[in-house]
Amino acid sequence: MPLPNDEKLLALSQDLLAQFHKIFGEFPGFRPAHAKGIMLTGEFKPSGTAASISRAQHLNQPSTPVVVRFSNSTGLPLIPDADPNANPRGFAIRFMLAQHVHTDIVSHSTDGFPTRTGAEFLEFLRALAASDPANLSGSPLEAFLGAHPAALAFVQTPKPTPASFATDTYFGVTAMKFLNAEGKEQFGRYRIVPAAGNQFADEATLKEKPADFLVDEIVERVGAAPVVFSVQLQLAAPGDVVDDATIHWPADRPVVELGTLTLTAPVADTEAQQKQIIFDPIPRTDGIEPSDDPLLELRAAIYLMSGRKRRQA
Ligand code: HEM
Repeated sequence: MPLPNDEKLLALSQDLLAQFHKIFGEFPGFRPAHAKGIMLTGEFKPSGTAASISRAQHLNQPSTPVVVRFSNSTGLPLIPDADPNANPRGFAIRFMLAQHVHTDIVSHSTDGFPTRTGAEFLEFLRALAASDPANLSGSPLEAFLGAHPAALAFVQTPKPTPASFATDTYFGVTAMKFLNAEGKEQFGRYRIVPAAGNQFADEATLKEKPADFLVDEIVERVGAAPVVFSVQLQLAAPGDVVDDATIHWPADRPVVELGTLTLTAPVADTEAQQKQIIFDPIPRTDGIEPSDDPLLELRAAIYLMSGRKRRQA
């Protein structure tokens, strides 16, 4: 994937990366966000309806190998899994289409995002860094949240700690455009739903949990039996806003099943592979196109810049 030439976008990307470092500190070799993670492998099998939605290769061939990364929020590589700031969890999925050819889904466990644009997100992070979360009264964060209802709604959305990475639902957040073999276009948002159902840990249990309980649990779980998710798509209706991650579509929009993700093994050299892999929020495969959501180009640039630096560390 190429870096864009847009100077303003590159400067904003640098500013956002610098702001993450300012908040969390800099840990060379680790991601500035979603620093702590674990990788697994498996396969994806499309449902019977997937081909009617998109002509994308992995939605039409019988099965596709995948490599995935579960992660905690924050840029802290050692954040305890029970820390509330480790929510939302991340789930990045790479569909291996051929040698060096792939397409990704990047999702997290909260349905939504605090800001529509990257510039607003930078403002949000700066307000966060300049405020004491225990005493918001009169703080820059209070002012930001007062002026940005979507950010306030995101902050107030409950973000429970899952009992397992395998028992949380993950959301693609950004709408994508899906094109089928007849050229029919429709917009949708991913939902990755656990076959085990949503299960969360209660406060009392969390106090007892070791720092890596989620990372250790998923390795143990996948060693005993496959970890299964349903990959679904919430479809937009004509007129729904498809370029704004802060806007939710009405709950009655249809959700279709795209296929089943079955994870079967941990990646052997997970530390080295996590350092190497750079997920891409832009699909870059025929049959799935990015929407005009302004976060997409920016995130693709940031993840690439950050990933290249990580590989060199
Ligand atoms: C302006 C908006 C955003 C900014 C600035 C941002 C920033 C970042 C950065 C710097 C990284 C580390 C990338 C790397 O070093 O490889 C990252 C990773 C990640 N972000 Fe975002 N992000 C944004 C929006 C989102 C949204 C909307 C989602 C939810 C779908 C999301 C989910 C994730 C996940 C899951 C990862 C970890 C991916 C992996 O495992 O490699 N981010 N983000």
